[in-house]
Amino acid sequence: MIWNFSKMHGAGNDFVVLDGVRQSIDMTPQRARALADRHFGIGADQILLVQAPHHPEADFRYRIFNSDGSEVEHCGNGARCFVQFVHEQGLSGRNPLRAEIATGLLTLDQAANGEVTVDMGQTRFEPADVSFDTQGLASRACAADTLWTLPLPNNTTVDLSLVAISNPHAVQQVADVDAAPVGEQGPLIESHPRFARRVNAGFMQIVDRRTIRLRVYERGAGETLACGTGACAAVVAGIRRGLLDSPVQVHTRGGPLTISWNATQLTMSGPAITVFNGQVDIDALTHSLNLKEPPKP
Ligand SMILES: N[C@H](CCC[C@H](N)C(=O)O)C(=O)O
Repeated sequence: MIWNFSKMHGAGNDFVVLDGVRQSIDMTPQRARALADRHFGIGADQILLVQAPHHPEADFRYRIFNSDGSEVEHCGNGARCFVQFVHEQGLSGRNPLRAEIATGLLTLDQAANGEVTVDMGQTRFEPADVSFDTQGLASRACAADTLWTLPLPNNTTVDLSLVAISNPHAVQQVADVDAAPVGEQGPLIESHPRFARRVNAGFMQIVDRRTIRLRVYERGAGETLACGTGACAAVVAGIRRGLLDSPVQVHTRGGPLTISWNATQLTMSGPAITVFNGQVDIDALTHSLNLKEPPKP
């Protein structure tokens, strides 16, 4: 079966975007893994599938699959690429657009220069909102925020802010993101048993009250060059800790994002770039990936 796709990125967080409106796309975790594979497939951090909406007020629905095949609730950089895709592919000329994601509706507005501003929806801060088991854990207030002290299997502990942007985030403050142990600590936090749905692990360096640097070890994808919901989670955590003032420039390894939060509305602005369009034989791709040796335990 041949699928048309667009290869896109938002600040270096890259996607395969599929039109599930004009073509019949039956997505499975295995197919998502095959598309995302950087050797056997096209290569991407996430797969976005654009479909006709269920919600009467939405223009389109889009579903998000991490490169490990897991389907998730929200993708900030993906939201911007979704708008660019819909406009570029002639699916709709409407602007702003209303997008339906797993947890509700987003409003997305593309400016004449191509930059997209997204109303990112609700933010929540309770451990239950990120499916975090706090039993027996120490915590302390930090201004309006709560920091949870989580022991890790490598005999270190981290102080985490918990933020749900529909998807779950655990944010820690570090002195220098370039020196932060993202490769070692990221997986230990991402798959920690206390996070029942796993978690996106953010490492935030505060530069000044309006500027941070950020790296994120993403749930189901590993470290990405940028994470839109991660940028939102870090800014919200920093504001709640009394360390940041909205709006905040978030410098990621893939480029800058601008995040505003006034405790009721959370918006993110940034780029959405189409790299190329193509066609893929999904059955041939999935078959060739099956020949790959399984990862060593
Ligand atoms: N890895 C995330 C999904 C993609 C989010 C990220 N790429 C963004 O731009 O928000 C999760 O499992 O919740």
